[in-house]
Amino acid sequence: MSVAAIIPAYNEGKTIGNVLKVLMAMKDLDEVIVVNDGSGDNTATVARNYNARVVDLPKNSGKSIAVLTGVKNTQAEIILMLDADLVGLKELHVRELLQPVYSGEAAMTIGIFKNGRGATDLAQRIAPFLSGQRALKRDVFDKLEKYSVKDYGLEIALTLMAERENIRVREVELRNLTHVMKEEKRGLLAGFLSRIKMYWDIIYCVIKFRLEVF
Ligand SMILES: O=c1ccn([C@@H]2O[C@H](COP(=O)(O)OP(=O)(O)O)[C@@H](O)[C@H]2O)c(=O)[nH]1
Ligand SMILES: O=C(O)[C@@H](COP(=O)(O)O)O[C@H]1O[C@H](CO)[C@@H](O)[C@H](O)[C@H]1O
Repeated sequence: MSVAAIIPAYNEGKTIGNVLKVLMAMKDLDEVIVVNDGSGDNTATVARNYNARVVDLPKNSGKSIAVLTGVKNTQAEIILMLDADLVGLKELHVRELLQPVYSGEAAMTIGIFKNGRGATDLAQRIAPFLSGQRALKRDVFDKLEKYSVKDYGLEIALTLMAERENIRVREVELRNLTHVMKEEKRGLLAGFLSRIKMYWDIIYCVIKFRLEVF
């Protein structure tokens, strides 16, 4: 089965190289697509220097649109979603995410940080369903079309849809992996505001699923 890695990226010039270095060396991946979500930094240049395929969004459109744009730009049968700010990514993590989907054991895997850093391990232990590291059969995204998803609502929507539609999900531990937290990346205030916005996107999505208003 063909696999495309999709990396949504908004101002990730400092970290995306470490993710692409691993992905571009992997034979298991047919395509590596970076969706540059209106970044104002050198994200796109770094990605092109690694020979990744870059899809440029003209303005910042939010994580959901970035990932869904990546999906529209490939015919691959399996989609690997990875964030551009991962620290410590190894080929093994990618294989661990893909294997249950390859084997048919699951239609979606969700990667959970373990022994990465205290704060990010804890966040993912409390809310594993938010993780952005996933592998999915393409038809999971086809099913998502009838649900409206926005910004940081993508992962919770995928998780709630999987419950609703009996899609098989498997969580996998990603050892020694972490990411750069919003406050570290954007500064305390802007990071915190972005976190509040993220929680709002998630709560809004949960309410829509509960009320069955899509
Ligand atoms: O408007 C946005 C916000 C985020 N992202 C990307 O989505 C991923 C996860 O976002 P972020 O790091 O803000 O979330 P966190 O991991 O801190 O929850 C990262 O690769 C971001 O660059 C994006 O493409 N567009
Ligand atoms: O793990 C989490 O609690 C959040 C927030 O991460 P940080 O607080 O910035 O480390 O990050 C995840 O959730 C987002 C919404 O589902 C995803 O878009 C991110 O990819 C994921 O890292």
